[in-house]
Amino acid sequence: MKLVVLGAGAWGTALAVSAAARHEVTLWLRDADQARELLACRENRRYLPGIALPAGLLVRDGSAQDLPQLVAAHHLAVIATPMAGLRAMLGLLRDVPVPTAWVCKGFEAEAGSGLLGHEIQAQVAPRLAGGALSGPSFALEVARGQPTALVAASPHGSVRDALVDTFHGATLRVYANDDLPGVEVGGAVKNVLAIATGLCDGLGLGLNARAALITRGLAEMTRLGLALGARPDTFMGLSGLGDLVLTATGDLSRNRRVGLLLAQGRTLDQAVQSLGHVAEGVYCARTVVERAARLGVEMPIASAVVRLLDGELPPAAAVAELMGRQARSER
Ligand SMILES: NC(=O)C1=CN([C@@H]2O[C@H](COP(=O)(O)OP(=O)(O)OC[C@H]3O[C@@H](n4cnc5c(N)ncnc54)[C@H](O)[C@@H]3O)[C@@H](O)[C@H]2O)C=CC1
Ligand SMILES: O=C(CO)COP(=O)(O)O
Repeated sequence: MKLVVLGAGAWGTALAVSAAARHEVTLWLRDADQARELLACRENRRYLPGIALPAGLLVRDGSAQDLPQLVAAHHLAVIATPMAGLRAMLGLLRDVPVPTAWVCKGFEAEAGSGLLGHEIQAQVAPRLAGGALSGPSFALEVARGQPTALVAASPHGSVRDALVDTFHGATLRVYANDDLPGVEVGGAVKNVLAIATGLCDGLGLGLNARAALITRGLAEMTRLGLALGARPDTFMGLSGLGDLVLTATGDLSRNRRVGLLLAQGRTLDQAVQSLGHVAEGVYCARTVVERAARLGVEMPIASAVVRLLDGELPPAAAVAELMGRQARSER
């Protein structure tokens, strides 16, 4: 298989490193200086320090306009930009007959569209065979070859098969799923909930509180997913419960770290700056809540996160508000 990964942040680099053990892999990035540094050091010191790039991994930079030609020479393309870059990438690839998957997790916050990846694709690249690679996966662990399970989600068998053929191996299991909306909702909402559990742990509210947040957060995620046409069982799988548990409890999560830093009294700007990486939950929390409101779906935890991020609701008041909600049935 010939794979091209578009974007050399932590996750794009880790996926390229992982696949390069068995396939011909090109890692494309937009910044020529960063490409030169990667080639000189055979390491992505800015985004994934400590991981050597395999000798066979090709690194290319270049203009976005050249991407269709580059991608057309491969069997699979993986878009590994943040959500903010997905629309432009899909637009560039709209006529390329190569299965394409994105790995970003969120709802599009820019221009207030509030769309998931597959909805953006329907607008700008409807003929492209597209899908998402998701699931509980910290880039560093995948790059180190630590055991990980992912989900290849697409309505197109060609995309699911290409993802499984490329990434499934001794340390990565890749499960196929045709519920793309469900997989995307899980990946987006868990980021918002991880900010909440980071805050909860940072404030020392206890393990009971964290378990309650994760479980009631899962209920919010599932309600929103069902309203968007997802299947309920998807939320019990890797891209739902699996990624929520990982991100809400694992200290490698950037979203969880935002919550921990806010609990220490840092401002949102300080927290985001100190990460040096994207924390998608910060950008899409409001979008999640607005989309849910339009669908008549209640998301009290996500809504509290939005007001916390806006500085409108102090953490103690958020806890009081969530605990003070009227008693109700668990369903
Ligand atoms: N790091 C991780 O463990 C995982 C990340 N993800 C998701 O993958 C996406 C990317 O995450 P990371 O690689 O960790 O981010 P990162 O912050 O490490 O790197 C982002 C990369 O994207 C590039 N970039 C930013 N805006 C761009 C644009 N508009 N067009 C093209 N390139 C652009 C940056 O130059 C940088 O190379 C996010 O949506 C994240 O939620 C998913 C699973 C695991
Ligand atoms: O999506 C991830 C793990 O599956 C990474 O989470 P963070 O973006 O919070 O680091």
